[in-house]
Amino acid sequence: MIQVNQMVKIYGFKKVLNGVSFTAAKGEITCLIGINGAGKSTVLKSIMGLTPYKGEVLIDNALLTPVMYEEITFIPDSLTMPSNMRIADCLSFMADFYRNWNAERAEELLKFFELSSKDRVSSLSKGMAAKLNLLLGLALDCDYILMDEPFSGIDMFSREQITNVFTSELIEDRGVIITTHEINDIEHLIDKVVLLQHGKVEREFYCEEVREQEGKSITDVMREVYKK
Ligand SMILES: Nc1ncnc2c1ncn2[C@@H]1O[C@H](COP(=O)(O)OP(=O)(O)OP(=O)(O)O)[C@@H](O)[C@H]1O
Repeated sequence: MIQVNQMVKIYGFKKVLNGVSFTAAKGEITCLIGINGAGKSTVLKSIMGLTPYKGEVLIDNALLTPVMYEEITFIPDSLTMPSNMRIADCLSFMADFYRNWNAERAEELLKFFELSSKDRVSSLSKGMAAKLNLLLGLALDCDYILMDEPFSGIDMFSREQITNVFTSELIEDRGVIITTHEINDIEHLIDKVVLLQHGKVEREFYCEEVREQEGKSITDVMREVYKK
């Protein structure tokens, strides 16, 4: 389980996160939700140690240390591979760089996303680049996956294809924290929602419980919280 305890992040004079606490369990998809600027990406970057913060993050009950980053992969909202590389080069680069690179899974994902290893990064459409980005993260053997806006700017069919990843064995029993504004696409897949507002967790709930006990969808709860 990932436990975020009292995370505080200040950019300049702006307190973006003001004591954010939540948990994300293995085998579950936890969705971080909030309006633009609520601090969703900041939470993911902080967990990954990409930006300094106050508070603590525990992984399976142990305080997160740099060596534990082999247990977590971060899939950012855009591809960071150099544009002159071919997809095959990207895969070799990952294989050289990461001990937990799973070449077999990478090949499966190439087929799953119908990508060609000969294509250059510069020639990929936005959707293809998003799929390659997911491939590079999902092909790492680790227990937790953090995904920042995997559906941003992606067409309906590619979104469906990406959504299918969540129900496939490619996720297996890993724990996923995802940020997205495309709630409708993945509402049926999400186990838990962590709703951020004013730098804090406004609500943390299991979707099924809220559906059964209150008869509400995620968007119903969002409208209630944001009074929209
Ligand atoms: N590097 C930075 N320097 C200064 N301020 C930043 C920086 N990164 C983010 N912020 C600010 O922190 C706040 C939270 O940003 P963040 O990107 O985490 O929000 P978000 O919820 O992911 O937003 P979106 O839904 O638009 O992607 C915003 O007000 C943003 O302007």
